[in-house]
Amino acid sequence: MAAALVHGQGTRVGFYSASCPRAESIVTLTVQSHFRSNPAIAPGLLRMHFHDCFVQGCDASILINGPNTEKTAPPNSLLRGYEVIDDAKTQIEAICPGVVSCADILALAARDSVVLTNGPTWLVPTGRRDGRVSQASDASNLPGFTESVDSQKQKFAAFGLNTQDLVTLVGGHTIGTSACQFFSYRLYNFTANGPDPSINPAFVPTLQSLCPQNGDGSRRIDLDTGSGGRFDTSYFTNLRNGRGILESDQKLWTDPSTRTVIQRFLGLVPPLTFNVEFGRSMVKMSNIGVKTDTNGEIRRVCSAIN
Ligand code: HEM
Ligand SMILES: [Ca+2]
Ligand SMILES: [Ca+2]
Repeated sequence: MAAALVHGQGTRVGFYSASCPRAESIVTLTVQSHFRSNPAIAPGLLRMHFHDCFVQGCDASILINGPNTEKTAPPNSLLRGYEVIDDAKTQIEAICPGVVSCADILALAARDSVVLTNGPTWLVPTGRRDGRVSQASDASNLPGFTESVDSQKQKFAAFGLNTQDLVTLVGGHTIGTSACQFFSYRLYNFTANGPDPSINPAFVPTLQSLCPQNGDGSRRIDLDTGSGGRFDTSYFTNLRNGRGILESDQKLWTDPSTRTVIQRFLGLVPPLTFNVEFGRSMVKMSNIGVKTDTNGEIRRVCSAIN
C-alpha cells in the first residue's frame, strides 16, 4: 500500500476496493436518494458521525438500540438519519455479507452529506470496525451549547484536535438547524437588561419571532441564518456579525484564539480555505479511536451488537 494512502491508526483509503468494491457507491446512492425526499438527513448524518467519534471513537456505538445506550442520552436525542445507515447496510450485506462496518458506512455517509449540500469532497480512509459498547453515561464527552471556548478546546484536544480543527469542524453548523430549546434562553432575560449582549441587537427581534418566549421548544431554525442548506463560509460571516445561534458558536468569535481562525476563513492573511480545511479536519476526526484488525466486529445489523 502506497504510503500516501495510509492514514493513522490503520484505516486506509480504498479498504474495501477488493472485498466489496461497490460499498462506497452504495452508500453514496443511498444518501442521495434519502436526501432527495428529505434534505434534513444531510446535516443529521454529519452530526451523527461527530457524536459517534467523540464517544468510544468512530465505531458506530451511536447506532446501538436499547435501554441506556448512547442514543438515549440527552445530547443525542434529536439525531436524525439512522434509517439511511440501516438502508445502506442492508443493501451492502446483500452483496458482501460481514465485510463492511457500520462505522465506515457512517463516516462515508457524513462525507456524502457534505457533498450533497455543495460542500467539498475528500477521500475517507476506511477499515474501522464496530464497537461492542454503547452507554448513555459516556455521552458527557460531547460539548454542550453553553460550553466556554476553553472547555470546547479541551474536549477537542482530548482527541488530538487543535484550535483550528475545532473552529473548522464546528463550521459544520453551516448546514442544518437547531431546536429553539437550545438557544431561546439567550433571547429573554439572559441578563437583567434583556437578551444576550453578544447577539447583534438588530437580529434579536428576528430570533424572538422565530422562537417566541414560552413557545414550542422543538421548533427548528437554521444554525447559519440565510444559508442553512448550503455548505459555505456564510456561517463564519454570521458569527462575525453577531448572528450566531448557539451561545457556544458565538463565543468562537468572542475569544481571540478562535476568532483568528474565523477571520482567516473570511480572508484575513494568511487565509485558510474552509473547504480544504474541513476535509482535512474531518479525516482527523474520523480516525478518533478507530478499532481495526482484531478489535471490535463487523455488525450484521447496525442497531445491534452481534
Ligand atoms: C462545541 C461543539 C459543538 C456544540 C456545542 C454543538 C451543538 C449543537 C447543537 C445544540 C445543535 C442543535 C441540535 C438540534 O437541535 O437538533 C447542533 C446541530 C448540529 N451540529 Fe453541532 N455542535 C458542536 C460541534 C459540531 C461538529 C464538530 C459538527 C460536525 C462536524 C457539528 C454538526 C452539527 C450539525 C450538522 C447540526 C445540525 C443537525 C440537524 O440539522 O439535524 N456540530 N450542534
Ligand atoms: Ca462511537
Ligand atoms: Ca451555509
